[in-house]
Amino acid sequence: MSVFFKDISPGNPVKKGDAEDLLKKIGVAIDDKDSDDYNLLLAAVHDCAEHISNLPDYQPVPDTKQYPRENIRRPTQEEQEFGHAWAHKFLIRGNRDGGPMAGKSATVKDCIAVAGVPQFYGSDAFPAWTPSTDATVVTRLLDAGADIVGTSTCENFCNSTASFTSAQGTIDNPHHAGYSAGGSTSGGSALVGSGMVDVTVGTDQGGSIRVPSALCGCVGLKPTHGLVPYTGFTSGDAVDDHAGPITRTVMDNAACLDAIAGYDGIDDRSLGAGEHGSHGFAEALRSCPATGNAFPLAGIKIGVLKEGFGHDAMQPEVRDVVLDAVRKFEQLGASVQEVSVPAHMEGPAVWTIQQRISGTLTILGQAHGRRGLYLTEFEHARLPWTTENFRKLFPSTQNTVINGLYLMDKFPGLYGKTMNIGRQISDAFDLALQDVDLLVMPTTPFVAPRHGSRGTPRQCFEPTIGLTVNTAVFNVTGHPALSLPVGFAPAREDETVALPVGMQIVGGKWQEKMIYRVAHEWETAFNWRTCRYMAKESQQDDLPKVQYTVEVSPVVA
Ligand SMILES: NC(=O)c1ccccc1
Repeated sequence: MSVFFKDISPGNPVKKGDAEDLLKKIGVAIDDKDSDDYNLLLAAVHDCAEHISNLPDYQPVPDTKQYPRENIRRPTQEEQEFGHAWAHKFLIRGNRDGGPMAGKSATVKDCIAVAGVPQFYGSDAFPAWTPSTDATVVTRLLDAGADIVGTSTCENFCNSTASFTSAQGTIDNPHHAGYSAGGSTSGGSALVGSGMVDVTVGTDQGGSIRVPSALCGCVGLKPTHGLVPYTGFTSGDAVDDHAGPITRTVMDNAACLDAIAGYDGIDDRSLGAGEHGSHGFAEALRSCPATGNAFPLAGIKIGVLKEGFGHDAMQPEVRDVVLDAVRKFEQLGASVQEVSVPAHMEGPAVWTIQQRISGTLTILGQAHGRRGLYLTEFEHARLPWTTENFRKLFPSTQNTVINGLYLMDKFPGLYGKTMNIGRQISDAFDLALQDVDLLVMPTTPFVAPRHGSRGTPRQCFEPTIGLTVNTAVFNVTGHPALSLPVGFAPAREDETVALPVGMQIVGGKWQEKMIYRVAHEWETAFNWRTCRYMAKESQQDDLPKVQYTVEVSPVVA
């Protein structure tokens, strides 16, 4: 083997005209007289690729001695919950020396590698693949004393916020069968919301931790981008990827984040995440001097994001339950004002372009540009795509690829501009967060919808239209955002059905402690399960207003 063109291997398949054929795909051609040279160089790179293909892979070795996996199985129908919430059941006992997660039961979403446990990724387009490594968070949960009792079902390629898109089946809302559990961390949120398990680690590229948390009545945190290493997770896209805890209480959430946060020496997204074990999120809540005082949030400034209430899809009852929850912050001593960040409204379009292009590259196996662990076994399991496999993807996943190919074809270079506008939105929120400590808004504009139908591709999208208007923008900006259950509102389809409402609390980057503090005080002072929507004569809006925008700076030539 030589990376030079001196001794090409005997079986090398590169032949005359190959370089020309490749360039035809982008509509250009090389000079005829250079053809032989370029084909020789192509043959050399082929040998180089063969050489790498034949090397053994290099992945972290799981500690199956200290953490053996017992009784790995696909649950029977009797063992299932909420339809299909479990992907696999098993038991891995955590460290018995006591730790922040001692005595807690946990699942991880079925896109997180657990060595020896087959992973579906919500799909049946390829056989379940079995990781040979443990994700960093798996090792850390076990070290922290949690028992991992299974993998919980995720939506198809984690690509929908509905809970009927997984090839493993539909997941029911734990508060009412027939309604969505949200997605894509659907199974885990149903199991946690119902009390079956204490914690699930989820992932969020556009709302997939926060949406199901809101719909199932869980506390779900999408941390600052990079705080939790993504090592051993199937990636949606390195820009959008966030991992975080879904729990029933803020305290449990903080304890889980303590267990899983911090750089692991592998994922370059986490280079700024600080040392593992150094954060003290739960400790900060336990030792919070204000807890128990009459006005524990005195001095805290909360901004009510005007644009977060202004969508077409906004359900008035959800708005009212969230505004009632906001007024409760005032009872705790916080000051509350309305804040306008017009750039928020650009979030859905910016997210869509960014996610379609990068999501397509990832689905096609073209992930690149990051230092980290690549799940090569998964790549082998699903690639190359065939028509037969592709058609088995849920329509939202197929649509991502169709959209991405279109955008790359018709709008070359748009990705870069999208990233720049995304940074502009981030700057606008940073500016607003200089004056207020936190921003609040409904996590989702409406409560759990009824399950959609798997009829036509269009029908498959129906239940989730508008669901991520307040969540996806913070995947673009990377700000931490937590969904806190704050009460119940009636189902859109049936006013006798009461479903959970989530309030999204957004903080400055790396300001998880501030989010946790405010959420913890709210949760300690009020019982969200008794906060029900009540029809009012009128909701009057008496909050002081401030508007934040960031000027677009002219491009200097
Ligand atoms: N994984 C996600 O957060 C997601 C949400 C909505 C659509 C696609 C992906």
